[in-house]
Parts: sequence; structure tokens; C-alpha cells
Amino acid sequence: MTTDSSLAPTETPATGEQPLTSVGVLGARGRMGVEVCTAVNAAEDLELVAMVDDGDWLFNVADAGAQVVVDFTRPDVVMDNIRFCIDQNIHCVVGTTGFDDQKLATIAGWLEPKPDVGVLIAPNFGIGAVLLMRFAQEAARFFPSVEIVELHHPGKVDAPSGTAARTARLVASARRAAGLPPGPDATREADSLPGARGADVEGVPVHSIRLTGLVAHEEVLLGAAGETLTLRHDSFDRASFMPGVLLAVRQISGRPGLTVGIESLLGL
Ligand SMILES: NC(=O)c1ccc[n+]([C@@H]2O[C@H](COP(=O)([O-])OP(=O)(O)OC[C@H]3O[C@@H](n4cnc5c(N)ncnc54)[C@H](O)[C@@H]3O)[C@@H](O)[C@H]2O)c1
Ligand SMILES: O=C(O)C1=N[C@H](C(=O)O)CCC1
Repeated sequence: MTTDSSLAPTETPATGEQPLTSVGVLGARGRMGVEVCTAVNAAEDLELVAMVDDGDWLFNVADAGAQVVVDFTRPDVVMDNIRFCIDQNIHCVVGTTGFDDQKLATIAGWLEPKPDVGVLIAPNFGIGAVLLMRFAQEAARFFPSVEIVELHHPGKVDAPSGTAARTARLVASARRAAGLPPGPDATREADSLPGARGADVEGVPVHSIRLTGLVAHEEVLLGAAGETLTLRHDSFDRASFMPGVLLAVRQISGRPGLTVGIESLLGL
């Protein structure tokens, strides 16, 4: 792995009374990474000190003195990145998807001997998407049917989306808490083609669409006798994720341990 000097940080914001928070970005050349670098550069209280992508030297973030690392890479590499940051006592804000309970438990274990280090993992930093998840959780117990459709750009590496998987788990859990079966009232037994009814996430069907022109979109459809409720969120631009990412970057040093989602940062 080599250092890519073309990835050197751009201009450092003017120093004020408050010390700047040093930020490193992993996945810096990706769709989200580029947007995060732009947002960090534009924030007067943050300083972009390292930009690392595939093939670059991961130690750049530590050598550059990053206090917080933002990771938008890939599900198959993100665990190694988090392990590295924890070992180096660097707080970590993770937008990369692909986490299940087992991976979260592994990270919590890594954090045990590091009581001052914070790791925040959020499948979606969009405020509207976070609210959609909350509304879906609220509505789930009132409707016998619930299905999720997620729609994304064709370059997306995973399916279903992390947001849809988390929404489904939250819906299933809300239904269990209300004494209802987790899944919908429709069966899968009549499927003539495997997959026709979508993926099964804790009993909730999740349908994934990949379409040129889309960015990130999710619908939760709830049905009862004679009525339906459709909750929909659209991210038309990756700028929509940046307020949530910056909020997490600013708060993570005060939130040691593992945090999942930005709900608690928003007071939800
Ligand atoms: N949480 C959210 O709000 C949110 C929003 C959008 C995307 N995402 C997720 O973020 C991830 C990235 O999405 P994207 O669209 O930016 O993907 P992308 O493919 O455009 O970017 C990923 C980047 O990571 C780089 N990379 C791969 N391995 C690396 C490594 N070991 N170290 C450093 N960099 C490495 C790739 O070269 C690439 O540039 C996906 O998991 C996606 O689902 C989350
Ligand atoms: O573009 C992506 O990839 C996105 N990934 C996240 C997910 O999987 O939920 C968030 C939305 C955009």
C-alpha cells in the first residue's frame, strides 16, 4: 500500500478559539467519501487531515493525528477499519452498511478495554430516513400487513439496503412487543418463482430495486382492511446525509462505547 499525495487534505479552516477536530475519511474517493470530504472542508470547526481509499496506507489517519475517522467503504472491509481505529484510540463514525447483531457484539467487545473510544454506526444519516424508521415502528402494530421497498442507484454494493434491513428489524420488534406475529398476514406459499415475494428479514418482506437515476429511497407500505398507509423517504442527493454525518463527528468524542443510529443524537 502506498501514500497517495493527490489525496492530501485541502485548505485548513481558520483557527478560532475552539481547537479544530481532526477528521480522517476512509473511502475518500467513493460516492459518499467525496461528499464527506467536501462537508468536512466546509465546516469551520473541523479539519480534514487524511483521505484514505483502497490501496492507500491506513496508518495515514493515525499518522495525521485524526481524532475521528469517518468510514464509507465496503461491508467486507469495514470491520478491519473499525478494529484499527479502536486500537489507535480514534473515534469512528461509520456509514458503511452490512452490520448484524454478531458484528455489533464483536465491536462492543473490542471497545471494552477502551472506555474512552466511541464508535457510531448508522445505516442512514439522513434525518428523513431516521424519522421514517421511527414512524414505521410506531405504525407497525396497527396494521396486519407491512412490506418494505427500497430503491437505489445500480452501483450499490449490498441488497437489501442497510436502512431497509434495520427498518424491517425495528418493525418486527415493535410487532413482537405488541404480541403480534412479526411478519405480514400474506403467506409465501403460493410463490411460483423464488424471490418473487422479496427477501425475508425477521418475517418482513423487503423488496430491492436498482435503477439508473435513483440515489436512495425507501417505502414502508402498511395495510389493513380498507386502507393503506405509505411512508416514503427520498434522498435525491448525497448532501442529504451530511448534516447527520457532521452531527455524529461533532458528538462522538462525548459518546464512548458503541452507538447504533443517530436517533439518540437527535433526541429521539
Ligand atoms: N449510512 C448512510 O447514510 C449511507 C449513505 C450512503 C451510503 N452508505 C453506505 O456507505 C458505503 C459506501 O457507499 P458508496 O456509495 O460511497 O460506495 P462507493 O463504492 O462509491 O465507495 C466506497 C469507497 O471505499 C473504497 N474502499 C474500498 N476498500 C477500502 C479500504 N479497505 N480502505 C479505504 N477505502 C476503501 C473504494 O475504493 C471506494 O472508493 C456502502 O456500504 C453504502 O451502503 C451509507
Ligand atoms: O447508496 C447507498 O449505498 C446507501 N446505502 C445506505 C443503505 O444501505 O441503507 C443508506 C442509503 C444509501
